[in-house]
Amino acid sequence: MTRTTEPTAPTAPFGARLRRAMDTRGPLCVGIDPHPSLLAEWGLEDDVAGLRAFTDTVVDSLAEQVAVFKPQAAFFERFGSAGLAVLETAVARAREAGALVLLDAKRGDIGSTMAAYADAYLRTGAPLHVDAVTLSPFLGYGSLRPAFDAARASGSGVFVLALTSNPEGAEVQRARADDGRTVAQTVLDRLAEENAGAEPLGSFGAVVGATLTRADAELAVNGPLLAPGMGAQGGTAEGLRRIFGSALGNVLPSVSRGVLRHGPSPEGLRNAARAEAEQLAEAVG
Ligand SMILES: O=c1ccn([C@@H]2O[C@H](COP(=O)(O)O)[C@@H](O)[C@H]2O)c(=O)[nH]1
Repeated sequence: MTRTTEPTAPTAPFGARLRRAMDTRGPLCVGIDPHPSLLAEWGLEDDVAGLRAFTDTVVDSLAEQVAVFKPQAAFFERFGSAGLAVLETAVARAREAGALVLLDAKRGDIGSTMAAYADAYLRTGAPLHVDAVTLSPFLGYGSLRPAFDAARASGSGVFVLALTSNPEGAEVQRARADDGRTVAQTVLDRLAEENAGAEPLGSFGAVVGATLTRADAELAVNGPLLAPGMGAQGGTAEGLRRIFGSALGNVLPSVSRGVLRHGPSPEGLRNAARAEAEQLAEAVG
């Protein structure tokens, strides 16, 4: 008789695994954003072979150094199924080398479709199962429920957009509901409920841009706070203290172009990531 073995979930929830990774490797997240302009700067063609060479170089150079990689799904989807195959391989290689993978896909849809996205990214054994995925709450926070359920079942995590790094985000995210709270604060409060009692860190994080002048929000969600926008968008290590205040210890600052432009030499990438990490350590302590 043939016995089938169900893939097993990781032993620890995402929040605990992320806490350990940030404490041992430092809190830097490096984005994998193979922009056509970066491929050209690296001397690569804007095709699948170029995408693969770029992605493999970033992963092989940094997977033993950084806590988290954040591949940007759009740059892989540009190449259709061949691009997704590159992403799948990169996710497996990065995780094998000990880095966590947060897929920046910003998914959000009605609940029944959300269940399919959850199945794609958050189910143990799925071809594109990642440690965490970014989600958009703008079809209603409750529509994300299937993703929270799937993440709990597989020990994965999610990061929900709250205060994004782009200037256009404020018109939606700072809008106030009848109870006086901003849309962003409602998302943050719901995340705090999701993470209640979790130790050492909840698995359900928020995206709060490193480019903000101030957060003007209660950020104590007992979960990680992904801070994209460092470097190319103007966010700085010093600015993080002003934005995040007492929540600073849970911040995962993310840099993409600021590190990637130092390739294709593995040493260039490693030195750039190390310099970013040192600046963070100095500014954040
Ligand atoms: O609020 C957000 C949410 C996500 N992003 C993503 O992060 C990287 C930023 O790249 P840089 O080269 O470091 O500017 C990119 O993939 C964005 O889609 C963000 O910037 N802001």
